[in-house]
Amino acid sequence: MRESLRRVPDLEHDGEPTVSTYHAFAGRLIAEHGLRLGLEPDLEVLTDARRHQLVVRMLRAVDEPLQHVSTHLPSLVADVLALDGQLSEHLVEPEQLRAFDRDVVLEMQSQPKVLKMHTEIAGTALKRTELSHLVERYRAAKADAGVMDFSDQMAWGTRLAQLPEVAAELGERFDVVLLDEYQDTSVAQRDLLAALFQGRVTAVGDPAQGIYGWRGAATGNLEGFIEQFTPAGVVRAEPFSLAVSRRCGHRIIDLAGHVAREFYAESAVVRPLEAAPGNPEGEVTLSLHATVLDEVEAVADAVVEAGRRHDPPVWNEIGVLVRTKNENAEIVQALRSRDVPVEIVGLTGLLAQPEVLDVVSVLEVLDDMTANPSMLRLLAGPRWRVGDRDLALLGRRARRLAESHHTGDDPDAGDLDAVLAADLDRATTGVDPTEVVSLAEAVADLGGGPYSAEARHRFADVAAFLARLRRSVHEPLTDLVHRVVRELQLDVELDVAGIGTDTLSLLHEAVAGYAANDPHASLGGLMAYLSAEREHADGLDVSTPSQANSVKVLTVHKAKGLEYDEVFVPFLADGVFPSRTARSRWTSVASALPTALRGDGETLADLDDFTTAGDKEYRAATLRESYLEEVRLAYVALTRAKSRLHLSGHRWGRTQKRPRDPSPFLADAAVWLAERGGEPLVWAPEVSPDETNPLVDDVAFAWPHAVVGMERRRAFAAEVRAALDSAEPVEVHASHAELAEELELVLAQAERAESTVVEVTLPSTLSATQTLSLVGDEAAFVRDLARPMPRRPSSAARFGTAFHAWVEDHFAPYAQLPLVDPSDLPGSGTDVADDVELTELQRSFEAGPFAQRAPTSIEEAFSIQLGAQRLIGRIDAVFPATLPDGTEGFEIVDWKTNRTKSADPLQLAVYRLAWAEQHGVDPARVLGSFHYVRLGETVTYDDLPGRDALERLLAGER
Ligand SMILES: Nc1ncnc2c1ncn2[C@@H]1O[C@H](COP(=O)(O)OP(=O)(O)OP(=O)(O)O)[C@@H](O)[C@H]1O
Repeated sequence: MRESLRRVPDLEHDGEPTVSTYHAFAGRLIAEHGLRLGLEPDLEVLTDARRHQLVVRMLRAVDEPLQHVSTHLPSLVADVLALDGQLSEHLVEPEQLRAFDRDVVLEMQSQPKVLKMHTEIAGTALKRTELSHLVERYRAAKADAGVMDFSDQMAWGTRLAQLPEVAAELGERFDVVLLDEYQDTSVAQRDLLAALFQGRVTAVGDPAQGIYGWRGAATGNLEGFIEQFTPAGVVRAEPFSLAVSRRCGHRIIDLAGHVAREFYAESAVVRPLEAAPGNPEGEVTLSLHATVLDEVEAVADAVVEAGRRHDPPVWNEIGVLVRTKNENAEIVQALRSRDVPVEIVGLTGLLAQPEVLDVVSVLEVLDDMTANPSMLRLLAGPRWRVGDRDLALLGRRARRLAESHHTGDDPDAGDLDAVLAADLDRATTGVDPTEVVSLAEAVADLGGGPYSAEARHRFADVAAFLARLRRSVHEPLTDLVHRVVRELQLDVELDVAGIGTDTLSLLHEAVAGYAANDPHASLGGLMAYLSAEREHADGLDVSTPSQANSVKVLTVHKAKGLEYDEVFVPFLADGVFPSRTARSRWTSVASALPTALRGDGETLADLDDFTTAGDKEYRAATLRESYLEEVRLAYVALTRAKSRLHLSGHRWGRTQKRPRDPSPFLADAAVWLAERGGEPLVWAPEVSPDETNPLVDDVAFAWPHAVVGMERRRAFAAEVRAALDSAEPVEVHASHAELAEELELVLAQAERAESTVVEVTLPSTLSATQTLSLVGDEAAFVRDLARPMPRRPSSAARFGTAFHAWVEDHFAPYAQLPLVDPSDLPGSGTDVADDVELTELQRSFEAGPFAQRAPTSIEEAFSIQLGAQRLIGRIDAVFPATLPDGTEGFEIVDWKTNRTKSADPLQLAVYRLAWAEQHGVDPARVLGSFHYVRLGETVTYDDLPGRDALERLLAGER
């Protein structure tokens, strides 16, 4: 789109088009205009973990009894968060919701015959009312903490957009506005856009591809677009529709239309597409396998065949589209084992890869001591494999430590009375220790529990591992990630297992990408980004597949808008794709916003009739809505293919006790194919009732892969030991000798890294001040380089700056460049005492010898190479001067505001040489002077060292 926009002639003059996601656009509105609503421009967006913490803390502070809501803390937290999010997305105030629910309760109570269903609906409404109060408290807590979550960002963006001054400002900024994927916008997004861009906006969308209903997309937005975006009194625009697909082969688009026929039958606005005449015929294959394992193998084989249709193989025209990210790990492994290059598109998919999860878990523990699930993953994972019993003991220890933080007790006081007292205390004070329990803390402070000896050993190893990494958390993020990978020995692990490290490279890339976009990139920020991505899958991460020649594995959601020559859609089994979960119904789920209050309520099913039949109808209608969304998702998947489409499914999943039914999409496709005289490649017979899942006894865990590797490694270690034990001299092969040399180097490097001696490289460019310190006290200078310390802002320095600025202003008429107003410079914030002093200094300067002289140049920048060193700086002033021999020359002057005549002439020597060489003047014809303004004295040097002497000095020869 950026390319096409550039080709519009008028746009050339108006610079780059702004391209942004809807969320990022709302974020920008807040950054630029948030203050109008009292919002800080740099409000932090909460991570999932912190949202939960905030709600838990808020709930703890509630002291009145809660009568209706769940008392199960995790459910209650989830409910508060869900309701808060929906209220924001649909721009409904809690009070509006309560008014609605009051009416619902009254209506239920006044039914002629109160059925169980009525009591339930009223109960849900009461519960929702109570929840809405908790939502308000949570909102207050967010405001207090100066944070927001994603739904707030959208809601506040919308409120800002509705302010006339904001609309006016943005109206001026953008003449043309294009909205893409408009069918996936939510109510808040729609209102935000409509408030800003009415009357000069074009939206593009395909209702057959509306797949974000679950995330709050309002299905009616596209149909309502013209009405909502036409200002009063303006002629309504006409919609254009697309009749042909220029992408898909004839058979492919025909099949897609057939699979989505139920959607098209209900849509008033769109008709099924046809292939454009020039498109290829298109090929479709279908397979139904007995087990998911068979399917994975068959798909991987077919991908190999597809890639090898070309010589050399073309992999990047192949897309494997899955319904959820959870399924891609096996496909990826199967492809890799066939040496097929694979790219997992999208952070979410990447984050589901086991090796990436390991790295992210470590980062999470480094960032947050209480990231217990991650810690557990590490402890129970392939590297440390701590058993259940020891983990339970560790958990108890962590709880004990957490309690001792509250009670101040000694966590090591082992006697039973103390433990009992602590338990009682916990029970009576109602302190919920879950918030602060930290397995990471317990690992570092094991106490005297009856752990197995081996577990103690491993815990100590984990603790040392984390301690080592903690020392590096302030390193640049990419370095930190490298270090974690190395410490986990994942690179070795993956290599041994023959897997390759390309997923880790993708993780590195993702982290580097994050760090490049955020100047303040910190570990905490990275974790927030990853967690937001996991939660709002496909929302923030706008990553697109690379051009690399690799097969792309991605979710259907992620594949939106993309296309491949050949597309595989595996795992078409009922319950997987389509997924069979219905959207929550407001009549039975308190955290669901009632349909009537939703901004898109009119387009959704609702309970209209409070009878058993009405309820049944409503249930069926919501299930159908969710199903139709799956149909649209299938349509998106199928229409990504240009010339070949391969659909497959299986009967037996990994762990199911009962076989799965084939997906209706696969069944539809089979009928469609049969009608055209075609046949599936494989169609596994139906499973008879007495068969059991052949995979259940054969559950292989995707991770650790390392078992094979471990065996190889152990065998190798045994050989080494045997060789060491044997008396015979070991013969070293030439290539090994080379390897040994390299190892020596690596070891030396590692030792250097461990050592307390830090090697610093002299920067290739030095300022004059640095030069002076280098020559003056080399040790101190090097120490400072190794460990730069922030400098305390000194009033003397500020004062000096202020004075320099003033002098510069004094000589302004002689300057070639427009000068800066002294009040714009740092240091203008001097206090009154400084001001008085400054005035005195100015007087003294004006009375001195230079005030009335006309300078040749002032504040001239220079750069000079002296030996290996480049020096840079700025020369206060240069005046024409009479030299001691009576001839005319120049005088370099540096203003000093100190009270003693202590300046080092070396500075003048560098300035003199630099200036002379810069202007082609013989240095011997240039004097150097310090003018001590305060003292009214000038010290002039006519014997300053020249280039040779300076180079020797800098090289350390004294
Ligand atoms: N006028 C045209 N002539 C030839 N090819 C075209 C034309 N317009 C689009 N195409 C090709 O058709 C394919 C689909 O185009 P594009 O991605 O713009 O469609 P789309 O409507 O955004 O698709 P979707 O919403 O399904 O992702 C692309 O390969 C594009 O190059």
